[in-house]
Amino acid sequence: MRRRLGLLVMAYGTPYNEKDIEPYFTHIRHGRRPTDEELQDLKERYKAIGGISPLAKITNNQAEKLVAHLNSKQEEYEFQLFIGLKHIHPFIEDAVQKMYKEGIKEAVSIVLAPHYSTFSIKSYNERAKKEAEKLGNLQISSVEKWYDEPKFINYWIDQLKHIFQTMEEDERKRSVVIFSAHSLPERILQAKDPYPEQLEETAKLIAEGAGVENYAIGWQSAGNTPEPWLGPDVQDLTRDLFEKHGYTSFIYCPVGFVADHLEVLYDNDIECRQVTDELGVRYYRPKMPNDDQLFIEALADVVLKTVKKKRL
Ligand SMILES: CC1=C(CCC(=O)O)c2cc3nc(cc4[nH]c(cc5[nH]c(cc1n2)c(C)c5CCC(=O)O)c(CCC(=O)O)c4C)C(CCC(=O)O)=C3C
Ligand SMILES: [Fe+2]
Repeated sequence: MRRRLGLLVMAYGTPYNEKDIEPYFTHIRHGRRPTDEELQDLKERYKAIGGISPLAKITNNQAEKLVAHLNSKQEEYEFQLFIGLKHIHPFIEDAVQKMYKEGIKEAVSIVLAPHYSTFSIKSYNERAKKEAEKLGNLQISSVEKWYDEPKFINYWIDQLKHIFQTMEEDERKRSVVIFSAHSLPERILQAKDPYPEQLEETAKLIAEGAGVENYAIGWQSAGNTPEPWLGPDVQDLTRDLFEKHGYTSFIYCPVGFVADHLEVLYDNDIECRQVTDELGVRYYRPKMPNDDQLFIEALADVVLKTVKKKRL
């Protein structure tokens, strides 16, 4: 008999249709409604990537492939999947309640974001655990981070090698890779948040593995608030690298994300591309992990490691 374990897969969430954009944005803002102008701006960005984001479907595919892979890879446990989202239904709390109702006593949780921050992974895990404690008799063991998981790193190494293979030697020498993640308010640094260091480590491991000669780290998609956010922003960084080094090809690796969604399809593919077009240099953006097999295996590896470590 296999032991039944809950598998709580958590992700950011995205509006399912245009009407969802306002409550979704309000939720991101902790209940403060955005101004009409801010809302319009967001609606236009979704329009620019085709109306709605492909993220909802990708998150489901990732989660379903992960649970199928986990159940075929070993025979000790039967994982049962629950999806919980941060900013839209099914919310994290909904998923935990569902686990409870289905009689799950032990579960592993994983966030579909590689780098640990109080703003990201920590807040997801806290919400899940708080709900579980409220209900009682449900233990959730969380994967805390997986920014250096070997198959995750290998996924990006493969993508970069693939791009380098399409280049002549001269173009490769004059190219630069920009590794990025979602910017966060600078005040995370005072709390010794490991987020920036983990991004650096991800970048270093990928760069070494793919034989990257030139790379830089940048931040993207910063919020529009008065407080300072982590920089340099990827657009400014692009101009700066061009001026200082004259690179002719820019390869954007938004390794802080794992799917095709607004932050990549708009902030990289439209906004960064505007800058490279203006500078007359080449734009590359490797494909995102989505439900790629190697990436799913990376997630499965880290889930099973957590199961062993917590002796579930
Ligand atoms: C750390 C982090 C991740 C990565 C880790 C993780 O995945 O958890 C992430 C991912 C994502 N963020 C996303 C979408 C948005 N994030 C916003 C705004 C914000 N994100 C923040 C943080 C993060 N966000 C913060 C601190 C704000 C500012 C809040 C404020 O205003 O004070 C806004 C509001 C408008 C704007 O500012 O763009 C939107 C629409 C989508 C879905 C895209 C789609 O639908 O395809 C995804 C995957
Ligand atoms: Fe966000």
